[in-house]
Amino acid sequence: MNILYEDSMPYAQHYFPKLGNARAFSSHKIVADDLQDIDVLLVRSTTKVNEALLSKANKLVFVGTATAGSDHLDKGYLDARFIPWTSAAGCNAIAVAEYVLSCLMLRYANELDKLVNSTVGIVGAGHVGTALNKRLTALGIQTKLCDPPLQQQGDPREFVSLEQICRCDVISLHVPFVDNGPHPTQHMFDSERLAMLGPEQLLINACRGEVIDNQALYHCIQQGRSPTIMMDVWENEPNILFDLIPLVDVATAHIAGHSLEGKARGTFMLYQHLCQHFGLEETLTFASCLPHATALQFDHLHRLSPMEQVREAIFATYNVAQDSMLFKQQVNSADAFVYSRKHYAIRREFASVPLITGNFNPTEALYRLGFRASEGCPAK
Ligand SMILES: NC(=O)c1ccc[n+]([C@@H]2O[C@H](COP(=O)([O-])OP(=O)(O)OC[C@H]3O[C@@H](n4cnc5c(N)ncnc54)[C@H](O)[C@@H]3O)[C@@H](O)[C@H]2O)c1
Ligand SMILES: O=C(O)[C@H](O)[C@H](O)COP(=O)(O)O
Repeated sequence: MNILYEDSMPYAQHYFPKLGNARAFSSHKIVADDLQDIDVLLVRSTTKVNEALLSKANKLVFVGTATAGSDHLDKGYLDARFIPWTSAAGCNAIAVAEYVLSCLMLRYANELDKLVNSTVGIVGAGHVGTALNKRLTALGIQTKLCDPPLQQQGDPREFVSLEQICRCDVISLHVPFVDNGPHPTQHMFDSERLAMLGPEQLLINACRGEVIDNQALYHCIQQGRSPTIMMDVWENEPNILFDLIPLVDVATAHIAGHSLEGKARGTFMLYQHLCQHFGLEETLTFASCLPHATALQFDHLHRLSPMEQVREAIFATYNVAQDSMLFKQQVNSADAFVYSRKHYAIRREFASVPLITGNFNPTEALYRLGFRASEGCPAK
């Protein structure tokens, strides 16, 4: 079996050679000829899998993407050619939830009481929305969910309308890119909806850039009536509206899901899908490839309030302000956008970071966010 996989997939060389003749490609270099005699194509979101790319794919029997979003796959075309495809649903939900938590800590760093008394509206209650909701609830923060497709399917959770979400203190977007059908998300936040928001609110987009009309957002900010904006994703990446970057409060390069675990989980999930699809034995595990993370010294924080402890643990593990500062300094072209994604620093999820707490019993909330006590420390 000939397997072609995108080179930005961590640990691919650990998993795929076990299943066949595996070779890496670069998303900016791949052409239709590369697909000749390939049985399996494995990508991330930067490779557009469409008729043009697959025009010479004479043997292709499986396509996988190691990402949650799958809008870069032309599913209509794949289905028409009877080529099965899969995504890595939920692989990076924790990473994105942790990104949003870091955004919240940044916005409310000196107003933690205000954060605890605020309401976060989550649009899209799938893997990411659910992971975020769970963590906010663990911190005692009120949430509201909006997900008409799930509501129609009979999901028993309580849902509200998008209009109600627009009245929340924080609005966090976690929908796929959908440009047709009964629940489109393209320009869900257009000039009209943006005008419903006020400067006291915070709008976070870590799903797909096209969910916010970026031109409309630019004009809204120019007119001085915009909420605080934190953007991980942009319309038309990597050729984004660069003039928007200095105007938003947090700007990052579509890296919300780029924890080491999130990316590695995506690779591993494709390995599992391939084993199942081709009836092969799964001999490798997920944990087998991940390195240990550096422990976090936490015992000196015993004077802090519970929410201050949470803020410090989050910032010490992942501080979105650093990513935003680098992005704002370095990204002024499509090439720079691509470069900054490709060379993103290693970021670990909370659950990988042991806390060294000594004799001090830190707030329970940290463990509910996924942190764990280092060996020898009192565990919760
Ligand atoms: N920035 C990143 O690095 C990053 C990482 C992971 C995912 N994403 C993006 O976030 C999206 C969500 O990820 P996920 O893993 O939670 O996907 P998911 O499929 O598990 O959840 C998406 C949810 O959105 C809901 N939805 C669809 N249309 C809607 C609408 N019009 N209004 C409200 N809800 C709607 C769906 O019913 C579903 O429950 C992905 O599709 C991907 O595009 C971005
Ligand atoms: O949909 C997803 O899973 C994310 O957007 C993912 O993080 C994209 O990452 P990429 O494949 O572009 O590195």
